[in-house]
This record gives sequence, structure tokens and C-alpha cells, in this order.
Amino acid sequence: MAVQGLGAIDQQYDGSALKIGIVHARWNKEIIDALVAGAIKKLKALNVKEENIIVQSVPGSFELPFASRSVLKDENLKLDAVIPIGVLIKGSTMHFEYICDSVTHALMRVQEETHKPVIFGVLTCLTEEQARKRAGLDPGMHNHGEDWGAAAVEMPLKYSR
Ligand SMILES: O=Nc1c(NC[C@H](O)[C@H](O)[C@H](O)CO)[nH]c(=O)[nH]c1=O
Repeated sequence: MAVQGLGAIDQQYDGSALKIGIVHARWNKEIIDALVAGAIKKLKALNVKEENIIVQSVPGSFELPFASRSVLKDENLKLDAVIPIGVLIKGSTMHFEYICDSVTHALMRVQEETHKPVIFGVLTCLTEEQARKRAGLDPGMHNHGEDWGAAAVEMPLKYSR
């Protein structure tokens, strides 16, 4: 069996029949905007229609699990997957650690409760520089939002249909 690299895509998936939600926090706006744009770019590259990409925002990453569950359960939206996007940057207190840990576990619970893919789009960085690099804001750096877009297409086509 071929060993896949980190974030390797095993084939080109066709997202033309999918409806994907993106719920993003509003902290660290410049980095968030780049990550959201990267996710949307990849979704469109995989044929997800623009009208089937539903974007909503919440105050911060701590609100991502609640909003992700809400949009997945919304019968009017009929989403196939959700990409919660947040950027957590370590400050001078333990606030960062508690939010990172609680949000990570809560997003996994949303996935288990809804049986819908919840892509982990939360950057947990020690510095703003780390976050900027992972959003592709530095020349030559890869935008992790694109990986999240690819995962949001692959997962519902593989497991939720
Ligand atoms: O503190 N730092 C951050 C943060 N705090 C706010 C928190 O997510 C929540 O919105 C409020 O506590 C209100 O519930 N939210 C982030 O997305 N990134 C951070 O780096």
C-alpha cells in the first residue's frame, strides 16, 4: 500500500453534488480571511457550486462547535459537511490551552453526534508568524485552508452518502 504524504489526496473528487458549510471565527481576521479563501478556492476547484458553499461567522473559535452543530442540523441547509475555521494564538495566560482543548474535543463530538464530516480547520499556534505561514500569507507557504476544502469534498463522497 502506498504511503501517503501529509494531506495527500488519493484521487480527484467531484464535489458538484455537494453542499458545504464554512463557519469561521472573527479573531485574527487577516489570517482567517486567507484560510477561508483557500478553502473556497479548493472547493470550487473540485466543482462545488458557489451557491452550495454556505459561509457564516461567529465571534471566536470557542463558538465554532455550537455553530457547526447548528448548521449541520439545519434542515433548510442540508449540508454534506462543515469546515469550522479558527485561529488560536497563544497569549500570556492559559486561555489558549483551554480553548484549544475544549474546541477540539467538542468538534469531534459534533461529528459523532451528527454523523456528518466536521473538518478540523482550527490553527492552534504559539505565534502569529506560525499562523500566517499556515494560511499561506508568507511567500511560498502552503495555505492549509485548501487541505480543509479537499477533505470536505472527499469525506461525504466516501462515507456519508
Ligand atoms: O483568546 N483568544 C482567541 C479567541 N478568544 C475568544 C473565544 O474564542 C470566545 O469567542 C470568547 O471567549 C467568547 O466566548 N478566539 C479565537 O478564535 N482566537 C483566539 O486567539
